Amino acid sequence: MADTEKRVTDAEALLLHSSGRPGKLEITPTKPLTTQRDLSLAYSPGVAVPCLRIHEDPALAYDYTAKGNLVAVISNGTAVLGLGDLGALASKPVMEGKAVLFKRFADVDGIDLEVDTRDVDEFINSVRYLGPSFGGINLEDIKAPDCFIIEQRLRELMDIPVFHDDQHGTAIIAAAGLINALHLTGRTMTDARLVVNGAGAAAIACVELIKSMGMPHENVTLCDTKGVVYQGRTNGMNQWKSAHAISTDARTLADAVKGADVFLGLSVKGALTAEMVATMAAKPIIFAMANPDPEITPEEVKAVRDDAIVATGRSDYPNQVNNVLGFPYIFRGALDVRASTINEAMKIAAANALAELAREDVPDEVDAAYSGRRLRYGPEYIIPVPFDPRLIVKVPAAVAQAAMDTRVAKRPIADMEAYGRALRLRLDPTADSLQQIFDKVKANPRRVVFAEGEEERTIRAALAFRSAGYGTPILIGREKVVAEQMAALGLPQGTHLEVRNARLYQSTENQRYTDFLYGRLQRKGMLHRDCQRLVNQHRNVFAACMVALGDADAVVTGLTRDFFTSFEEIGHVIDARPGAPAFGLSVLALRQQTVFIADTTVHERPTAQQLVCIAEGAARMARQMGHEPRVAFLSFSNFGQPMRERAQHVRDAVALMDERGADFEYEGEMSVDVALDHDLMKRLYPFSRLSGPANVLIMPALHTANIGAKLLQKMGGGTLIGPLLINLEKPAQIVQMGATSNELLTAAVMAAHDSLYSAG
Ligand SMILES: NC(=O)C1=CN([C@@H]2O[C@H](COP(=O)(O)OP(=O)(O)OC[C@H]3O[C@@H](n4cnc5c(N)ncnc54)[C@H](OP(=O)(O)O)[C@@H]3O)[C@@H](O)[C@H]2O)C=CC1
Ligand SMILES: CC(=O)C(=O)O
Ligand SMILES: [Mg+2]
Repeated sequence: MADTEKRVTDAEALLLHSSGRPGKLEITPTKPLTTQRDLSLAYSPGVAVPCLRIHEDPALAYDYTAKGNLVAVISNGTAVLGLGDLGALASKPVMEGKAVLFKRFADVDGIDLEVDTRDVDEFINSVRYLGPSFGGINLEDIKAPDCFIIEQRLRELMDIPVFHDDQHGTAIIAAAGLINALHLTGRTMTDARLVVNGAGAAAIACVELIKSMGMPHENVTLCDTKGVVYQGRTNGMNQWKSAHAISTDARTLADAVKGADVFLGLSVKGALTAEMVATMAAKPIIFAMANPDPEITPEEVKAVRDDAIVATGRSDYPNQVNNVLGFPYIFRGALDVRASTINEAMKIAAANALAELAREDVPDEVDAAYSGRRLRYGPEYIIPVPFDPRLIVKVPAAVAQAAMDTRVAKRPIADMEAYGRALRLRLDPTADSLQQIFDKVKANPRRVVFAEGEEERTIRAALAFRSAGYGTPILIGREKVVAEQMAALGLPQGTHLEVRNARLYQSTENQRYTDFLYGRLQRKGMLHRDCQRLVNQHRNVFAACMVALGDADAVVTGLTRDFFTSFEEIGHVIDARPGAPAFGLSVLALRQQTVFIADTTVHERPTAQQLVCIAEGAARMARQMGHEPRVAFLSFSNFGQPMRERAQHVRDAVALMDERGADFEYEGEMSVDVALDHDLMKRLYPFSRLSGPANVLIMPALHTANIGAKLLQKMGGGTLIGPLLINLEKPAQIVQMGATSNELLTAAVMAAHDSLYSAG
């Protein structure tokens, strides 16, 4: 293929690897090393203490060193992808890559070690003594049959998990994809006929795992460079191939694939031809997994068969069957329970977890990472994509559970729910901020109205709300349209959601809501029929009436209208709390801390009185989310310096706060650098009443709040939650227009959570 035809050019790949610091990883310390004291603790003399403790009890190495989260990616470069024996040094880009994937996807610290020998015993001896350094060993790109001997011996010699990724990682992912491809084509493990091209590390392991999952021996034909591996063949054989030899007249790959249901390619580029594909059974399943170029491209398959399910090992085609979906999560689970080994039960648990995940609804954020391609279980989506954030929870938990069930876990996990939360937190800093709220709602499920019930995202958020146990979702919309949307989503038959149609003019609800609204608006220029029109035609009004009159606990909306339109419609029905303005609170979850910023939606230039109420509401919310508030009233000036008219309302707010008193720390006016840097604050303004850096930032005006929150998110790489609508008498949340179904779900849970506090 010429460079220009490739989806990624050679020049681009080289530029990536050479730009900045060459290569793909570096090592960063986890403890401060800035002062003499730091050095005394981390290095001599302090370091002697953990050394002596570990000498007494080796298990303490997991507590005092990085061992428990550190995996070595080790290769001799004898089977680098499908490129063959490139040697140890040339394998380093792949091994660095695997180390980076460990970190990126499962927060496992990986380090690559390239061992420059092709001798099996020398290789084994180089690795066997490294056990103390690592929590696990991931062998990579070592050719068959050497890899079988190496792995077997190292497993016997070492007391930590030793896992040959090309064998078992690949087998797990291929099995997961196969489970779903068989399901989609109406086949089973026992009736499908499989041809595997390649009889090396990956192929043998795939066949072994698939057979252990129920596929009969005689249904599997193995091929290598010499053709079919048949009983009695002597040329190019070894004991691992012999174990899978079958009695057959087929001698070539072309013979073998005739009428076959499934083809697994674990060999080299171009090994399968379009002519061979044409002879396969109806709805053939073709996993062309050779890297970097598959045995056959999806385009070549489609040219001869439009009924095929095709997967490759590459990131730039649908259905990526690649061990990147496995090794990070498998080691995560194994390390977390200090498993002594990675056994068959753990592998099968991982394969099933992956297969099940592919059948679940995919969050919009995942679609977005794939250029908005709608990923939905079917021939083009049989396996989760690598950027699916649910993998970090589902797969390690399944692996850890299987390790415990099969008694290879040296440190079993007592609370699997807490483990799930900890897993999520590894990659998502918002998980912690929201967890308390999510847990509270789960314990007190609510009825939440989703006002834009005909939207696909709303339906998915509502289903997720229900299945996570947060309560009962109610959709506002026409039943027929909702049913059509649900059918288009491909939901299992019988899936049902409660739907209310605001247009049913004669219903008693509409009458009740209209009377209620008329009672509120008659002295604001509204006639009874105007109120009736509002109830019948404006879903936000209808939904808010349901909440106001106790037919639901909370309402969520905003997907299809701008904030102010939705806010106005809800405002016809629900007031702000007496004496407290409604305002927007943006919660920015950064890796190290969470910051609350207000008012990011309602008041363009709040008065001093309003700033005080905003501070009180923001502090209350911060506390509900598990953060002790330290409120800073922000300005461009610090405590009157420079003295400018535009800072006056902020100064007045602090003075008002002093008069009123508060049950939380507050201070101001101050600039944002002082607010966030406690050392600077103490140095310049030792009288400041804040005991740490501010975590609730009360902004002087709407534009600074809005710009500040978004700037911080973009530059700081955090996750923005909200803006949340605070201080309404009845719970309502308005998402940003075009929000994802996950954001809508979060807003619904926040609204449900508000209702727990406004209920009394
Ligand atoms: N998608 C994924 O996640 C993964 C993909 N792979 C891919 O699988 C392939 C094999 O890797 P691995 O098992 O580690 O390597 P090995 O060196 O262990 O095995 C290679 C096998 O391929 C066979 N082979 C080579 N050329 C042909 C051919 N033209 N026709 C039939 N068989 C052939 C060899 O046959 P013989 O025994 O006769 O020499 C050998 O059995 C590579 O392309 C690799 O990139 C591997 C791991 C993961
Ligand atoms: C993906 C991988 O490990 C390989 O192709 O070797
Ligand atoms: Mg590999």
